[in-house]
Amino acid sequence: MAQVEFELSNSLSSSESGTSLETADRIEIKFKDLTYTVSTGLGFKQEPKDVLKNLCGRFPSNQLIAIMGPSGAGKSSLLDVLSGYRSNGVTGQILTNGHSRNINAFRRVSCYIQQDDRLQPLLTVRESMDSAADFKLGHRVSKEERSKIIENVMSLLGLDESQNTRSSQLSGGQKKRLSIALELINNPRVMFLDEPTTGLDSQSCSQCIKLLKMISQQGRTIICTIHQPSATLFQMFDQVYLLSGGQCLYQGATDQLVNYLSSVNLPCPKYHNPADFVIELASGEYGVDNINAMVEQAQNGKSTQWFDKSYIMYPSTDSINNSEYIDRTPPIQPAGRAAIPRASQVKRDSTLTHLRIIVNIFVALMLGVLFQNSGEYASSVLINYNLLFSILIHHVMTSMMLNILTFPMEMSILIKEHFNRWYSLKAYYVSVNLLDIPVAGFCCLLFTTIVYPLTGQPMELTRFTMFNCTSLLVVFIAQSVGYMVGAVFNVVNGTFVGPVLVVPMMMFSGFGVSINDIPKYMRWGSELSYLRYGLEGYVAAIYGLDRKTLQCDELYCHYKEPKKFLQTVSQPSDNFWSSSVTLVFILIVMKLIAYFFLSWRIKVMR
Ligand SMILES: Nc1ncnc2c1ncn2[C@@H]1O[C@H](COP(=O)(O)OP(=O)(O)OP(=O)(O)O)[C@@H](O)[C@H]1O
Repeated sequence: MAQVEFELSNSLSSSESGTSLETADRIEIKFKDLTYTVSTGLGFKQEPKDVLKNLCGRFPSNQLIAIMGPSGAGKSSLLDVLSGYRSNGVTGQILTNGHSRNINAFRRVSCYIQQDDRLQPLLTVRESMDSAADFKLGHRVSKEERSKIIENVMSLLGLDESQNTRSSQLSGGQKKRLSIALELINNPRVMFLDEPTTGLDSQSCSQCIKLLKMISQQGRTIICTIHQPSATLFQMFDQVYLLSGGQCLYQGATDQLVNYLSSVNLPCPKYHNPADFVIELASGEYGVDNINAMVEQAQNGKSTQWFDKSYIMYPSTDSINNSEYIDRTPPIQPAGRAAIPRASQVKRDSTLTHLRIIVNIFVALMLGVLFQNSGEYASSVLINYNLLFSILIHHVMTSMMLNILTFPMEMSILIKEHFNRWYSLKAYYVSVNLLDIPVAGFCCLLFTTIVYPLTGQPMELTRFTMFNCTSLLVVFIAQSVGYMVGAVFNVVNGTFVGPVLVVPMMMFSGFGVSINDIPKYMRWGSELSYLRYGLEGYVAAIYGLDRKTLQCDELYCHYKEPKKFLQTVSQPSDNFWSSSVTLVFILIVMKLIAYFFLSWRIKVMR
């Protein structure tokens, strides 16, 4: 800890001497009559609830501002609304430098660091910084400059020593500093932090607040929610915004708070931490009347009477051109860049990749032993048909469940990085899909290479390729179903919903009840079943292409002629291409639906 303190003070002095992190564009945030309404209750009994009630306020630049209040006062909601993270149910006006806020421009120059540190657990500090720099700075900044910025930020935040440590192995304080460092790379002018000190010990808390104070003095507006700071910590803030029940009880300089309390006849007792006292007041421990009196005195945030006088002396910020900050940050990064950190994650997450390979080898060997040579003889055609269906189910379940189980965990990082404009959703979606192709392709090929000869399927390259291509298409479709379910449901619900969605696909696959035997009014089901086309693809690969008469090792073999079997399963011999084209079509539709669900979920979660 002493080491970190030393590094931090070193960084502080380096920042005092002037680093590239200083910013000339200052942004003051002002809000008027801000109301945030949510729906509470279930079903038809939903009722609107005003979480923020006609709030006003002014957050000057160059200041470290604390939003304080008891639990449920609306601190996080105010931060969500001001950062633009939530916009549904919000009315009122938010101004930047005196002009109506342009949310897209504002998001380019601001960042939101949420309470939980959403870091890529398998990347080291340096790798996380590199990928954040790649996203945020793009190609407009040279490699040398980028490296200088990264080193600057890391030394400023005391992270040089731990640059080769994986994020998952960092301490709570280091994780918080890394979260801040990642966002500092593109030099945001406004930073919102939700409870940055939660979970930190007192020393890390004070380091974190010192750091925020230092970066605010470089020309930034730093707004954070904080629960119950110690007296020392409290004194480090320049300004306090006190909330209770969605209303403002005080807004002004930290060192004016005690005077303000005396002015409303609620003097802070001697030797009492003012931060503790105002929280007690805001919680209603001294009566609701006092809360109302404070709201009235503070004019629900309109009054600037208790602001630091030096701030009031500032030139009118209304004269600062709002468009000044619009064009300085690079545009959101295109597709491909989002692949960088994920590629490293996939490489690092070798356990999962190894597990996928092992499962495929294991299941292929099991099926190979169980259905040994079933593809060779006419007497075992139906057994072989069972094998083909089992292979189909193996590919569907393993691919789909993998995404259902892993995707919801990625959602929180995706939401943070997407909101802070690291990359577009399209870029993310394209990269996750592309990056899985090599691993999925390898697992599929490995599985086919083992199961195909062991079960005595015809050893012809064309049939083998057809078989493997069908498997690949089914795997990719199942993955998309996994993304769809993973985007909408959490792990527990998704684990139930995923397999349930496979059941109708199985019912209409033509296995058990052949397509011709399905009642006409239910045929639409078979048209939609990707398992049907997968099964048809397999059957066409093994028994199509005018396969010669099969060996019969018994007195009578009903399916000696492969054509007879194709008739039984209601399939023409040249069905491979139409099945494959339909599978490709279903794949494209599924990918689009999964993307639609993902973007819908991201909107809903905000
Ligand atoms: N989407 C929502 N639906 C229903 N109620 C909500 C929603 N968002 C916020 N609330 C309610 O609004 C109130 C304020 O919530 P908020 O999270 O902003 O409080 P807070 O001051 O940050 O509390 P804490 O310090 O405990 O995090 C709470 O009563 C909460 O239940």
